[in-house]
Amino acid sequence: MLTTKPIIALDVSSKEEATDFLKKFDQESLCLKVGMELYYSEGPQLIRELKAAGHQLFLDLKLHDIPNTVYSAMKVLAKLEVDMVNVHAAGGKEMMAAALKGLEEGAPAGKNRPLLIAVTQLTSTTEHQMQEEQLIEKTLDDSVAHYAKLAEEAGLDGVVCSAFEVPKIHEATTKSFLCVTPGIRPEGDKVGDQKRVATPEFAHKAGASHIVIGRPITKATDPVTAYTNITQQWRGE
Ligand SMILES: O=c1ccn([C@@H]2O[C@H](COP(=O)(O)O)[C@@H](O)[C@H]2O)c(=O)[nH]1
Repeated sequence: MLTTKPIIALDVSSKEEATDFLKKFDQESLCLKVGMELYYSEGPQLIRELKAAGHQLFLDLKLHDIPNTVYSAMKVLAKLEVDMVNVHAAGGKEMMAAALKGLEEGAPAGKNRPLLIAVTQLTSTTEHQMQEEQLIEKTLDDSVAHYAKLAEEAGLDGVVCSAFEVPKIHEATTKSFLCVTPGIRPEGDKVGDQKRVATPEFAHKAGASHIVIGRPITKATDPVTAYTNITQQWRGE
C-alpha cells in the first residue's frame, strides 16, 4: 500500500540522473513514479535497486493492448514487487480484468500484488480535444467517471484522473476507490503540456488519494525545499 506522500515523477533518462536527484534527499524514503523514459532506459534492475533503497514505487507504464498481452505483461511486472502499476481504461473492462488476473497470478507467493489503477483521460487532454479527436460526445467529467466505474467493475483499485474529476468519481464509485492525480502545479508554476492543472491544496480539498508531481520538483533549483513545500500544501498544513 502506498503512503500518501506526494508521488515524485522521476522523469529522467538514466540511473546517474536518478541517483544525483535522490542524493539530495539524504536517504529519505520517498514515493517515486518511474515512467516509460527511465524504465525503457534502465529496465527492471533499477526498480530493484530503488526498492532496496527503501523507496515506494509506482511503475507508470500505462499498458494498453489486447487482454492476453496485458495479462502476460502484468504477470511479469508483478515479480518486481512494486507498489502500484497501471493500464489505460480505454483498453476496456476485459483488458483491465486481465491485467488484474496477471498481477494476482504473478505476485510472488505470500506477497501482496501491486495496486492496479487505470488512466481515464490524460491530464494533458482538454474536453475539446476529447470530443474532437476521440469523438466522445460527452463531457470530460462524464467520460472520466464512466472509465472509473468500468475500472471498479473490473476489480481495479482506482484511477488516474485530474483533481477536478475526483468528486464525481467519488459519487460514481466506493469511497475507498483511489484517485491518483497528476497535473499538479503550485500556484504560479509553469504548466508545460498539462491542461487540467490543480494546486496541491485543491487536490487535497477535492479528496484525491494521491498526487503525482514531476517537473515542479525535479526541475526546481532546490528540489528538497520544493518537495517539502508541496508536501505541506498537500497535507493542508
Ligand atoms: O494523466 C496523466 C497520467 C500520467 N501523468 C504522468 O505524471 C507525471 C506528471 O509530471 P509533471 O512534470 O508534474 O507534469 C508525468 O510523468 C506523466 O507521465 C500525467 O501527467 N497525466
